[in-house]
Amino acid sequence: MTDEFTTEVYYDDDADEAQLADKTVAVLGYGSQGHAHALNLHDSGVDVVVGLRESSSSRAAAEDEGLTVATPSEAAAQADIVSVLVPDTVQPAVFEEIVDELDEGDTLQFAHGFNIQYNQIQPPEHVDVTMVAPKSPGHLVRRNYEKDQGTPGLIAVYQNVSGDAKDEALAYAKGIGCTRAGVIETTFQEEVETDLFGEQAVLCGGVTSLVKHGYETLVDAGYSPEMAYFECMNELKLIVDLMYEGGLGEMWDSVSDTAEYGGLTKGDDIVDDHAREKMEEALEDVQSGRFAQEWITENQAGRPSYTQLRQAEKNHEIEDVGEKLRDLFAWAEEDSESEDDEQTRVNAD
Ligand SMILES: NC(=O)C1=CN([C@@H]2O[C@H](COP(=O)(O)OP(=O)(O)OC[C@H]3O[C@@H](n4cnc5c(N)ncnc54)[C@H](OP(=O)(O)O)[C@@H]3O)[C@@H](O)[C@H]2O)C=CC1
Ligand SMILES: CC[C@](O)(C(C)=O)C(=O)O
Ligand SMILES: [Mg+2]
Ligand SMILES: [Mg+2]
Repeated sequence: MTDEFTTEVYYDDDADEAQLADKTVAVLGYGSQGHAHALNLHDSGVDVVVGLRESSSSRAAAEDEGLTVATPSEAAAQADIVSVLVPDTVQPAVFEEIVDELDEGDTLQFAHGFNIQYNQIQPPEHVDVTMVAPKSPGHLVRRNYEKDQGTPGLIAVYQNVSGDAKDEALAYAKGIGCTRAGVIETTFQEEVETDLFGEQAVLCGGVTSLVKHGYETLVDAGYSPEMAYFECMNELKLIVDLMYEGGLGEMWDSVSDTAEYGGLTKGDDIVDDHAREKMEEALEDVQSGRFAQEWITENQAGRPSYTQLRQAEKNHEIEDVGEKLRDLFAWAEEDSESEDDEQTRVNAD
């Protein structure tokens, strides 16, 4: 543990795997997070059972990896820790299937606090409720673990009936490889609000909109789609890699002075106070629960807007251009995920 941060950071030495000895972990779901948690825990020597519905397309993939698969309620019945890694919108229904299997002293665990924070799941009072949330897509949690590397993560404790909830969460974080990189303790509320804001405003929503607007601006001005793709999409990874490795400073140091001056003068002019106000609105929608209610209602209605938006994104010209270019150029093969990862993603979709 280090005291150089405003918050404590936990590493491998701060976590005791003995907390998981003689315990069985039920991992419900075998998608992005589920396959990574199940396989990493299994490879760390933890007893794992994967919970999937009978008709699940993920069953074969889990069984092929040597994992035991049962239905969610059978898995929960065998388990001391039930890790709920099905999609957020599905979790309340799956929770109803397994709640009667939660015994005194068991742990109900999440990788994101949506359903606790927005009261879609009311856990029984006799169980611990924790979160172990890798700050990464699940496929990288698995890939990093296989390379003996770690993925940063969060832990949080919502209910601590046993008195050991935090230690157990740390041991679980070690089992999936997060304490190799560092783990921070947070609350369910803070995790949910920062995670939803980050994915909407910056990581998923903000970046894709920036890329599309940049691409469209160049193509509409008469430049070739291929040039626009390389400039606004492909090179983004290389720029982000530099920021990831050494912060904004390493990126600015690496690009030309011309790029640095142009970027520093134009960046804040384009992503300006208007964008900042919109970010604040998005954060307020998350904090007030308005976004959560909108997403729950959208699901209850059969996802009409989501389906339409997904289709429009798939149909964007940049996707066609990118697919063709990635087939033509060698870099895509080097950077592509393993076949296993691809297979799991297909199963998750
Ligand atoms: N994606 C990520 O990287 C991250 C996700 N999280 C959180 O992790 C949790 C899991 O998300 P994610 O990994 O994206 O989920 P996925 O969408 O990848 O989960 C798919 C899995 O859930 C199963 N599933 C779907 N519906 C049901 C159902 N009705 N009953 C039983 N199983 C079902 C699927 O099996 P089937 O074949 O039966 O459909 C599949 O195995 C969420 O709380 C999310 O917010 C946190 C950090 C990052
Ligand atoms: C950035 C998206 C994410 O929050 C994640 C991978 O951490 C998610 O919900 O998938
Ligand atoms: Mg996230
Ligand atoms: Mg998220």
